[in-house]
Amino acid sequence: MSHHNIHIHPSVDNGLQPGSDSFTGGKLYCQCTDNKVEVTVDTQCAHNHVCGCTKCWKPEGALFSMVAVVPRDKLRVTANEDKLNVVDASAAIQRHACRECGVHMYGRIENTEHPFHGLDFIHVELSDTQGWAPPEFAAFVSSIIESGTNPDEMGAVRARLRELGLEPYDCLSPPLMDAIATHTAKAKGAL
Ligand SMILES: N[C@@H](CCC(=O)N[C@@H](CSCO)C(=O)NCC(=O)O)C(=O)O
Ligand SMILES: [Zn+2]
Ligand SMILES: [Zn+2]
Repeated sequence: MSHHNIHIHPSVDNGLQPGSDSFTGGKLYCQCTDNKVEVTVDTQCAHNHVCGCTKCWKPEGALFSMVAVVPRDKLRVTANEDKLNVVDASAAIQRHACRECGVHMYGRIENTEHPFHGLDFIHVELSDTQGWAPPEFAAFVSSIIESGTNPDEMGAVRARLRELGLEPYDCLSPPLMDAIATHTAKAKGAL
């Protein structure tokens, strides 16, 4: 398979757009034609990445989701909140999805012991404004096999990710894995 037939995600397939240093947020909308769920985010996002896991929402035809975090106090549901439903209440990240179109509007960590407690997960492609920080790496790459990607294609997928400047990892990036391990070590008293 040629690299260019690989649809990583529509927001990265034509190359990454740089973010704006003066960007201060925007609104996210679900894909319903009417009565869209609207989420207002009052800050730039951090740690944007493409994610191959089966739990993150992916647009039609994409192998990866694109997901970033913002502090939970910078995010509010500003319209049609009644359409939201938690997809899997037992997951660490509680993904609030539109019941009608299925789009995940934000993912929230309620467990106060979790290393990423205080951060909400968002898909900035749902915004109509430019300037969001672009993805920095590819996470959970091997997990795309769990959604049906042929394992024989993984070499080509990883090559395409590298070509786009998105270093592939099979979990999160080293700085994020270090942050998680540091949190765990402190909780155990090892640090
Ligand atoms: N192989 C599994 C991996 C699922 C997974 O662990 N996903 C990560 C990354 S999501 C955004 O980066 C995670 O932290 N999940 C916690 C959660 O989903 O609650 C699979 O593909 O399903
Ligand atoms: Zn919707
Ligand atoms: Zn994921």
